[in-house]
Amino acid sequence: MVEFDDSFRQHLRELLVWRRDVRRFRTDPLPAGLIDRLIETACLSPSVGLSQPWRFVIVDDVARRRAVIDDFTACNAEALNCYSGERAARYAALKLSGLEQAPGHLAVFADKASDVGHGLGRATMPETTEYSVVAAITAMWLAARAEGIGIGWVSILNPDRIHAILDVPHGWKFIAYLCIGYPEVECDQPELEQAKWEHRRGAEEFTLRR
Ligand SMILES: Cc1cc2c(cc1C)N(C[C@H](O)[C@H](O)[C@H](O)COP(=O)(O)O)c1[nH]c(=O)[nH]c(=O)c1N2
Repeated sequence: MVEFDDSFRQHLRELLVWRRDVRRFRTDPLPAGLIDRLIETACLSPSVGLSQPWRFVIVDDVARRRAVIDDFTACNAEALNCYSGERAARYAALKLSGLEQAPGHLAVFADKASDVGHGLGRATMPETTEYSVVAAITAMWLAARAEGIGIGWVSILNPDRIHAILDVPHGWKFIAYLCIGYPEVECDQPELEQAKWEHRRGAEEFTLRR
């Protein structure tokens, strides 16, 4: 039996407040075994039918990393074209990945072909496979922050291209590409808020009672 006291709860809240999406990394190497530890933690996450559909690809190969960075550059240029005027100028000024500097690159997939869990919970909502993988990424994000390490989620990528670059099995769906490393700075405010792209809203705006 484990009990969590007020001090733990306060620390947990601080962890949530100080977790950030990080795009500015120091280039210092990661502590030995960090990514394996984060993956182990992620595997404790809830998953539909206990299917554990998460699949992780640690990307160390320089040529594959370069291909991912090139894909980001192309996708980001396309994204910029969707904006005009003042919004385009603001978008162009944002830093939206730390792919070049981050010492760790981790791609995360959902195995849509796996029968583990025997379909429980997925018949009417097959997308719960992807939801389970996102739950695992969140756990990893927090566990990393607890070790002073930042994670940045990059989605400005072409999923088919990432699939080909990493040469993963057919039934795997691309969910996330994560940059991992020591953050240049620590902050309790999202960078997109600091850049005045968007502001964080409070819980009352998202809650209905029926
Ligand atoms: C599914 C998904 C996908 C992305 C993100 C997040 C999530 C959940 N975020 C990070 C996002 O911008 C960030 O979480 C919010 O701005 C809030 O900031 P904090 O995470 O609180 O620092 C993100 N950020 C970025 O710079 N480039 C990106 O491609 C993405 N993609």
